[in-house]
Amino acid sequence: MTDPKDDKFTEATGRDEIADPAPAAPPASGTPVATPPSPEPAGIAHKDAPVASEADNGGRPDRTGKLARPILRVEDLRVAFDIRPRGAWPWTPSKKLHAVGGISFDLAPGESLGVVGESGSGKSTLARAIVGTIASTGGRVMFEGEDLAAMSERQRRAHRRDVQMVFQDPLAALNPRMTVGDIIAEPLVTHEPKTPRKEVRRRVAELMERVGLLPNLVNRYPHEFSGGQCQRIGIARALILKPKLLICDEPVSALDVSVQAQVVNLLKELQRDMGLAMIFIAHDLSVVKHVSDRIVVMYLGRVMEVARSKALVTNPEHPYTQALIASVPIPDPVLERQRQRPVLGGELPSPMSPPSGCVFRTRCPKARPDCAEGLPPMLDLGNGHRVACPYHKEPSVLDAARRMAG
Ligand SMILES: Nc1ncnc2c1ncn2[C@@H]1O[C@H](COP(=O)(O)OP(=O)(O)OP(=O)(O)O)[C@@H](O)[C@H]1O
Repeated sequence: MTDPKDDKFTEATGRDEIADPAPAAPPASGTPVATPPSPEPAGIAHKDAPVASEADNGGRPDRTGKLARPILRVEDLRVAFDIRPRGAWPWTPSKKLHAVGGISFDLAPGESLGVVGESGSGKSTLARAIVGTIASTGGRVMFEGEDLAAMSERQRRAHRRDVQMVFQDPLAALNPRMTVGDIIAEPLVTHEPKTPRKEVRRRVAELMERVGLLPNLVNRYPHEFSGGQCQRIGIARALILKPKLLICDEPVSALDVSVQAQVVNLLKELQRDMGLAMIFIAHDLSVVKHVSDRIVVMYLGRVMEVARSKALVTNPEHPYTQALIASVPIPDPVLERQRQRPVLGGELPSPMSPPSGCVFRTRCPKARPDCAEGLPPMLDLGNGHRVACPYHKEPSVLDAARRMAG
């Protein structure tokens, strides 16, 4: 298989094939199995070790030839929401919903990090905490070495310029009463009000062209554009301030499949050409792998696995990652019928009462009784590949059933 990031996302189907995860090999006799984690009380958030350090931030030197320092460091980040049942008395105590339960990772300048996971796994909450539109309830977000929570007003303004977002629903994200030109120019006019109008117009036209829109459409309104074109407008708006980090939250999931490929390829080109750091969030691994140097797999607010894209796609270690990969359809109907899939049964548990121990255990084919007792350690498999499962090398119940069946 070629490097997933080198492939062009195919426009014909919008998808491409991801190999079935290799069946887990039974441990050789005498092979030490990772020690089960020590029991911890249920409900304590997962304190992951940083999933990548400066040393494995992609291992790529920056433009000056030095190993890049992280532009973003997320340390044991937690976000909980207070939830009060509808119709409850004002004095009824609220409950906590743990949307992000202790996540850590680094991002190098110019690096592209994919974040995947089912709906409700906390991806958007993570993004909003990094941008600063919601407050964290624990841990830290460090941007260029500065703690977001401790930033002065001036630093916060700079942070709002340097970190921009592209949203899921392109039309809903654009003000219907503004022209495309004004929509794209707005962040520039707000942050740099002294910019001459001629210069604003020049930058808008340049960006429209860069994202594949005809500059002579500058006076049109959003409803006159297709979904894909609206997303291009959203991307141009996000780039006008020349941000250092672009966070794309499900940027193509609301688009037609044929258009998805064009937008994914555009983002990939822009990220590479502008040297942008990028966080690309999606529930679909087949999309994420095309734009990401590394991928973080999230489940119920926790990191299950992190690895370089190719390693994660060709050699997924966590049962959840294996199930995610197996859920990507193969375009060939014969191969699709033949392949065996790890089944991911049941629903995502409520983040208001997550399972004790490993949060994935209630749906995991490799779960053992002791998985309920403590948080799984984040095992380092080398080359920045980390997995939060001490039994990732064990055969699953499903593997055993298949062997018995024949
Ligand atoms: N403002 C909020 N108030 C209360 N709960 C929230 C809020 N925002 C998110 N949540 C809850 O936090 C959990 C994580 O939500 P989040 O949107 O971050 O997940 P996600 O992985 O991005 O899912 P999706 O792909 O559907 O957007 C969900 O249970 C969600 O209902």
